[in-house]
Amino acid sequence: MLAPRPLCLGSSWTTCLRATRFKPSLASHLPRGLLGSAPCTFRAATASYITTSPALSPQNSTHLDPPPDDYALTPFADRCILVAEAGAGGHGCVSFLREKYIEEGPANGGDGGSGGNIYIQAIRGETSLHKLARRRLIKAGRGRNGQGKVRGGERGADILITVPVGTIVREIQRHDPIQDELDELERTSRYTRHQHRDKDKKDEEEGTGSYRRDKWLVFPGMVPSELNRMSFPKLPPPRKSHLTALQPPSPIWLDLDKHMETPMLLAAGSMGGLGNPHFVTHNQSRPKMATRGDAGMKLSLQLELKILADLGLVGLPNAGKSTLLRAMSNSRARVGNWAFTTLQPNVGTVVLDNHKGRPVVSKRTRDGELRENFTVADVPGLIEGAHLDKGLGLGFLRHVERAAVLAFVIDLSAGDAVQALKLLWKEVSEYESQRSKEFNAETQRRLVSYVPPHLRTAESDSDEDSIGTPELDISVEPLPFIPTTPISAKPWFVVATKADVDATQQNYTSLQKYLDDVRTGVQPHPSGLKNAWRHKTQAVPISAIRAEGIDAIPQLVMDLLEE
Ligand SMILES: Nc1nc2c(ncn2[C@@H]2O[C@H](COP(=O)(O)OP(=O)(O)OP(=O)(O)O)[C@@H](O)[C@H]2O)c(=O)[nH]1
Ligand SMILES: [Mg+2]
Repeated sequence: MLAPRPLCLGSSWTTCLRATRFKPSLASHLPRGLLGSAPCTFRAATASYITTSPALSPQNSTHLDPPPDDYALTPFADRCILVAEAGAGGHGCVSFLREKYIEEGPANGGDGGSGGNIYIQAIRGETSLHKLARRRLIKAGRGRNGQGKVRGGERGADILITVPVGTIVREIQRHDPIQDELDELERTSRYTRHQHRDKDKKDEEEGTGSYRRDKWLVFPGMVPSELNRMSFPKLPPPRKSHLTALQPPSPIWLDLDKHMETPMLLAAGSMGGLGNPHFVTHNQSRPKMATRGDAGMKLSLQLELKILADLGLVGLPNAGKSTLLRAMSNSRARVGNWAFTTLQPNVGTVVLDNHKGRPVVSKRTRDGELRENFTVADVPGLIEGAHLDKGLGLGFLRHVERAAVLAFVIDLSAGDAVQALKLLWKEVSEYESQRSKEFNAETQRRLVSYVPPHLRTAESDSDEDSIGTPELDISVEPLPFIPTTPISAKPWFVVATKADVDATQQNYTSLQKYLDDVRTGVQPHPSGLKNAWRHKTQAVPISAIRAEGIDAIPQLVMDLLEE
C-alpha cells in the first residue's frame, strides 16, 4: 500500500508569501472601481510585489505559472450525431460485342461495382470526437459503372471511422432501401405468391415485366417509341452483399471499450446493377437493358465518449486543476486566478515511459501490455448545486462520471479542506442518485417501447389475415444497456494542492486524519453511501506551481487503475 509522501518544500513547511499571488496581468481583470477608488495603494502594492518577487514578472512566467493568455485551446467534443452512408452500387452496362465480320455481336455489358463499406475502429491515442462532430455526414464511395467487354465496375472506396477507446455508438435511425424492398416482398401474402409462382416463371420467360425508371437502364441510342414496344423481364429480386452478415444487428448499440486491432463493419455497401448479359433469354438474344445499382444504406448514429480519461480532476473553481495538469503533462491548459478559467475539458497525457531509460513507473495493463502513458482530464470547476445544473453543472459531472480514477483537487489555502471535500462528494453523489433514477426510467421506457422487428410487422399491419402467422423467434434478446460504474464505486484520492502557501499544514493534517478515519470506517464516506470505495483513501500534498510532490501521483494512479 502506498503511504502518502511527506512533501519537501524547502527547509520548513513553507514560509513563502506567494500565497495570495497577484499577477500584474490581473489588473485588467479587476473592476474599474477598484482601480479608481484606491489607485495609489493598488499601484504601490503591485510595484513592491514585482520588485520583491521577480519570478512573477511577465518575462519570468513559466510553464506552470503562465500569463492568462498563454494557452492552447484543444478542440473537444464528447458526443456527436453523425450520418453514415454506405456506398451505392454502380450501374450495370448495356453493351454489345463489336468486331469485324460480326454484325450483331452478343451482349457484353459488365456489372456495376459494389459501393464502399463503412467501418469503425476504436484506437488508443484519440481523445475526442470533435473531428467527427464537424463532419456530420460520412459517405463511402459509390461503385463505378460496369463497362463493355464484360468489364465489371470498380468497388467504391471504403471509409474508416476512428474513435477513441470508450466510445458508445447508438443508432438513432436507419434507412436501408434493400431491406425495405425485402420487407415489402415479405408483406405480400405467401399464399398469393405460391399461387402465382408458376405464372411468374412464365412471365419471366416471355418478358412481361414493366419498365421502371428507377430500376432499369436502357440502351442509350433508343428512341421512346422503341421503349414502349420493348418487353422487360421480371425485375431481379433485391440483392444484399454477403458482407451484410458481418454487420452488427439492428438497432446498433456498441460499447467500444477496448483498443481494436482490426476495424469492424458498420454498414456494407450496396450491390452494383446487372449488365445486359444477365437478361439474355431464348426470345431476346440482344437485351437492351441493364439494372441500376442499389442505393446505399443510411445510418444516423449518436457517438458518445463513455471513458474520457484514466484520471479525472475534480475540484472547486480556482483550485489549481489546470496547473496540476500542466505540471504532470505537456498540456497548455489555460490557467488564471479567477473561477471558471476552464470551460471545456482538457485531456493531457502523462508519459510513463519515453523510451529514454527506465520508465517512470512500469506497469502492465490487464491485457499484459506495458503501459506507456495514462490520460488525465482537467474538467471545469464544480460549485455547490452543480447537480441542479448550476455553474457548468451537469455537463461537467458527466465528464467526472467518465474517468476511471478520480482525484479530488483541494486548495489547502482556501479554507477547511475537509468541508471542501465533503461539498464535492455531496454534489457528485447527488448527481449519481439523479442519474440512477433517470437510468431506471429509461430502462422502463425501453422495455415498454421496444418490440422486436418481426413482432412489430404483425402488430402494426392491419391486414393481418393475408400475412399469415409470423414465425416467432424466441431467441431475440432485448437491447443491452450501457454498463456504467457508479461514481462512488470508483477509486479516488485527494490532491492537496497549494501546499507552498503559508500556514496550510494544519489544514492538511486534519484532512489526512479525516481520510484515515474514512478508510478505517470511523467516519462515514463523504458521499454518505455505504458501499462507496474507501480502501486506500489518502491525500497527496503538492505544489503544482512548483511541480513539487507530483511525482507520487503516477504510481498511485497506476495502482488505483488496477482496483
Ligand atoms: N501558490 C500556488 N498557487 C497555485 C498552485 N496551483 C495553482 N495556483 C494558482 O491558482 C490559480 C488557479 O489555478 P488554475 O489551475 O487555473 O485553477 P483551476 O482549478 O483550473 O480553475 P478553473 O479552471 O477556474 O476551475 C492560478 O492563479 C494558479 O497560478 C499552487 O500549487 N500554489
Ligand atoms: Mg482550470
